[in-house]
Amino acid sequence: MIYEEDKPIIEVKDFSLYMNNIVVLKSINLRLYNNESVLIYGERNSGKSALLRAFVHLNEELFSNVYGKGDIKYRGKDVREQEKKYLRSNITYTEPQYLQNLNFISLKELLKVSLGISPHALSYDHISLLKKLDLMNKFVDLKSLKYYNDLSNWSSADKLSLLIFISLARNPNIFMFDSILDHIDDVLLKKIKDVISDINQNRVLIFATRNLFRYLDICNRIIVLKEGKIIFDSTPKEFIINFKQDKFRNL
Ligand SMILES: Nc1ncnc2c1ncn2[C@@H]1O[C@H](COP(=O)(O)OP(=O)(O)OP(=O)(O)O)[C@@H](O)[C@H]1O
Repeated sequence: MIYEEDKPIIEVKDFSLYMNNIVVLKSINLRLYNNESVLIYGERNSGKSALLRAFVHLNEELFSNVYGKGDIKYRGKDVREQEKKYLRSNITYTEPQYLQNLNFISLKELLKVSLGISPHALSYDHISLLKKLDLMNKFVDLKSLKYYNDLSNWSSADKLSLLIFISLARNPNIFMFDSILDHIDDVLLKKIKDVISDINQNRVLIFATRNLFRYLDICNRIIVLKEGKIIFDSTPKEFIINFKQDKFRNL
């Protein structure tokens, strides 16, 4: 099927999510289009992660007693009806917990599981991405890779860059970064922003955060969640006007 490009890539219709019989997302309506860079902003527990995980049908896997009502469609088809492997290769979700997970996997295994390749099979594009993320020194001497039995001795910054590399190298249609860039220094943030901004057309970028101002420069749309509801959805310019008028005093 050829998908018409002016149609939403993600379409959420009247979607509510319940966990342990508590409603955590309330009647969400949302359309995401190609080439949007979307900031999802909200205080702790506002539902940012729950919403992004719902796009890849992940809440049900992580938690018990999860129930969704309403629709979430990826390219016109309900995400619950799509093969998970297909869905998750087209929509990548990266969250801080994955940094912990890197302590229990070797680099070789990680490349195999996430990209289906061995360290010796990195392509030219992979290598140029690794260079941009200052990771190439870790890969230069392929023999030394055997020492990376696990990645626990890597710095947090290098682990994060590696996660970004994996996410970008998978070349999905939708990138979802959940709070992942919130705690890094400005130099690395700038480097990662430059690499992310370089991604070609036909993609959607989503950043979920409690750190609004870190991302304003790379987003063209801001969605504010509060207690599981969307309370704002417009441009950064509109957001600043509302912000100045103290409309978000209670956030
Ligand atoms: N397993 C669970 N059972 C019941 N409620 C849960 C469960 N996991 C999360 N919640 C609730 O779902 C709501 C949304 O949580 P979520 O993690 O999506 O918020 P968030 O905005 O991403 O928060 P943070 O900024 O802290 O990451 C919260 O009220 C949280 O307490």
